[in-house]
Amino acid sequence: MDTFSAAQLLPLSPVISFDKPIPSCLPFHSQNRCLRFFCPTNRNNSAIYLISKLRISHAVLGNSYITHESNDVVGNPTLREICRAHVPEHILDRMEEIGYVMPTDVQQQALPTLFSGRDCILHAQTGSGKTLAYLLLIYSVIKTTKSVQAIVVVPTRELGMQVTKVARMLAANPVELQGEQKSCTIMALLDGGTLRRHKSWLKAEPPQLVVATVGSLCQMLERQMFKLESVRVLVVDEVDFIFYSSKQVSSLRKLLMSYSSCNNRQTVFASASIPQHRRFVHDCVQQKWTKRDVVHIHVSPVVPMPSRLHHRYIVCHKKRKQETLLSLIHSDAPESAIIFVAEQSEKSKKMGNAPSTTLLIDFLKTSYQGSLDILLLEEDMNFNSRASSLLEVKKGGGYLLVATDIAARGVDLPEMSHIYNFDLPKTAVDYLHRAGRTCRKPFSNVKYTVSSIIAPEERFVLQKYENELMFNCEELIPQTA
Ligand SMILES: Nc1ncnc2c1ncn2[C@@H]1O[C@H](COP(=O)(O)OP(=O)(O)OP(=O)(O)O)[C@@H](O)[C@H]1O
Repeated sequence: MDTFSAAQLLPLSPVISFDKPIPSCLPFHSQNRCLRFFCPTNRNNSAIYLISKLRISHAVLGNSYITHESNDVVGNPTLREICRAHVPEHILDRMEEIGYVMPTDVQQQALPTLFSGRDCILHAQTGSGKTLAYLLLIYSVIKTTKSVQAIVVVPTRELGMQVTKVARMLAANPVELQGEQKSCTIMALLDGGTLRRHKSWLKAEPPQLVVATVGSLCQMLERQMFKLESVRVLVVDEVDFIFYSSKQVSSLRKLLMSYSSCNNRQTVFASASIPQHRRFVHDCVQQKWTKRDVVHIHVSPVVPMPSRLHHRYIVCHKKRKQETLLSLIHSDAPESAIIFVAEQSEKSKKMGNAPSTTLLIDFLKTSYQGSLDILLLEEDMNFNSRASSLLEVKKGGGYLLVATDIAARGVDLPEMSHIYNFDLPKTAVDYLHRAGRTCRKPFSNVKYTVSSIIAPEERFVLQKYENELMFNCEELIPQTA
């Protein structure tokens, strides 16, 4: 646990007074008028929490100048205050230890409605903290009785692993707890897992929360390995992806309408993009995916992407894309980056061509001179290789991840500084999610960069995305040798 003194934290502030009574709920110790603030892992967040609680405008922490741009935040309730009557104390303690102290906008707006029991559609920018919002709801309803009480449905194994990790981090408790406070069991039921193993697990120690991909979950339900009768909360993350662009829509419909009824559960849908959201809300009610009084919580509707993203494009001939990318990487010197490449078409596969990902990886391995590791993540890899790529990436330490759109949804890599669209995404929504793999520190002021490498004839496509998503893309002029 990190400890620092308020004297060290606040030399700039003329407003702070150590004589000011400190609210008893705060984790402070007052020693000889020097305030000690026991800070969990996320120092920046804790400092924000401190300055907001003490109603001052800025602080200095080490070399960082920390400020709250928005005066709205000053005096806002903390996450603990919002959750106190609903979420068990040991989860709230863990939440603060991890560094979740102040709510993000979506958490502040959604949590009271979620705790009221109403169905919700959480529609907020990428990286805005939707996962924590729905997990706090789940922990508010779960009892440690032996039955499945909450299900989170995700589109990919990768996102499932991530949600499971956050859920387990929140539930973990080093102290032996008794009765109601015993930490809950979370099962990941994801594509690529073995159903037989899950079957025995379900029998031996039924989990309270299951994080599942739609396919695997429906297989279990079809074989009657478990039922949804005790499920109180059903969350569908990246709901638009599952509904509109995947092969799993029929399984999802069954899950929402046949295997369980919206009247017996609280339903939460989450995504950063819900195209035609009015129509979607209407469908939710008409099709009985949710109850009639479902609430659409739409945060920053006029700014669909984080405003701290800087968008650029560079025009070059198709044959020069690899060299152009390389020179961009050398001049940007990213901490870490994802390079998005289009999936190989069936036609190209049949013709026996090498996929663009392989060609690009080979090129980077021979030509890139920097210190970043080069990694690959794509659908066609087996589940073990996918998991080990992601594990490498999560270790941090700097990498260039060459990926298809499988890495575009939900995956949370907070150290990511740059995104490169080596191939343009197919839709504006795909652009939004790719761009959203960076800029994932809710209270930071750092700017992040998204660069697209395009052929002259693709300029109008990018222009269309700019209009649809309301952002400006700056042209970079290639340097002539
Ligand atoms: N209250 C909070 N304080 C500090 N950090 C937070 C808070 N809530 C979430 N985060 C962090 O913000 C990042 C993004 O959160 P999360 O993955 O839930 O975003 P999301 O809204 O689901 O994004 P996407 O739509 O891209 O899936 C994560 O690294 C998470 O740990």
